[in-house]
Amino acid sequence: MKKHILFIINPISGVGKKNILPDLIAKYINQSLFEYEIVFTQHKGHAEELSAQAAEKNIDVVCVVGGDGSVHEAGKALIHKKTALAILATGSGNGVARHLKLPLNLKHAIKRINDFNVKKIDTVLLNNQPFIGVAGFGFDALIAEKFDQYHNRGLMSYVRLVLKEIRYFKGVNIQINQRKSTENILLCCIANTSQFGNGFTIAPNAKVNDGKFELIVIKSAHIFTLLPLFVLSIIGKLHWSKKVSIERFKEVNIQLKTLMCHLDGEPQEEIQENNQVRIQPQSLNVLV
Ligand SMILES: Nc1ncnc2c1ncn2[C@@H]1O[C@H](COP(=O)(O)OP(=O)(O)OP(=O)(O)O)[C@@H](O)[C@H]1O
Repeated sequence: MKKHILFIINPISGVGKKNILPDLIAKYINQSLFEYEIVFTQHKGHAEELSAQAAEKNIDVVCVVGGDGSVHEAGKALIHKKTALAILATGSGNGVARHLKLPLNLKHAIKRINDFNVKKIDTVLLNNQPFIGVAGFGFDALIAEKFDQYHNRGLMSYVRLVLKEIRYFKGVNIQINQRKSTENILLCCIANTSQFGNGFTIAPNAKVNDGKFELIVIKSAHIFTLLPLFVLSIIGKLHWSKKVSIERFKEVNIQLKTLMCHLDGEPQEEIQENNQVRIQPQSLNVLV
């Protein structure tokens, strides 16, 4: 029997045109193995609704065509479900797809789906909100919020926003597991996967199926610390910096003074001061 795929295309993700995708899918998906449907999202949150319905119907694969925000929406609806998540990376950052070493070339990415190689990965719960890749409470949360309202997408939009906002960023205060509080933090990230996207590696040793997440704290928000950190991030050696601490946890408590948070690059509205973070081992089926 053929396996059933629902392709969910986010038309506003990244910078490329998405109307070529139905033809590309028809050309490269193995139609003797798969039958499929294609839906374009109409609004924020739509990918989550469609994925939840697909999981209810026991559809074999939801293939999200978008960036980390789309992966977040579709992925969280598939946690602890049989339906597997596939990704065609058309977003601005594509951190999860890059971590999983999925092809960024769409032809090759569609052909990879034909292999039907399913792997179980961990996901993370922040209070009762799940995420797949990286979450954060610092400068990254501010950028996620600004990017969400920005008129353009793509890497250059991220660069413009970072250069503009870093000048005014004051740092945030946090407390981890009731230890003494740490002030003037640039980033406090929880990483299940290794990068924000575009090769910006925040957790060089993060593994997506080891039953743990990494907690990364970068201690200074001063503008002059940014360039060396940027270089170390690009070469995947952020842990070499004395400003960076990385610890691995199954569960951690984080107290926040600043109420800013993103999950997989999606800014959150309901943020708590007291945050319990917990790994959900092997909770999501993903095509790799
Ligand atoms: N039809 C739509 N109209 C407006 N927003 C949409 C629509 N479909 C999805 N969205 C929203 O688009 C946002 C951005 O999507 P996504 O994250 O996939 O792309 P991106 O931001 O370009 O990539 P990345 O997250 O990798 O940087 C998400 O918040 C998603 O909810």
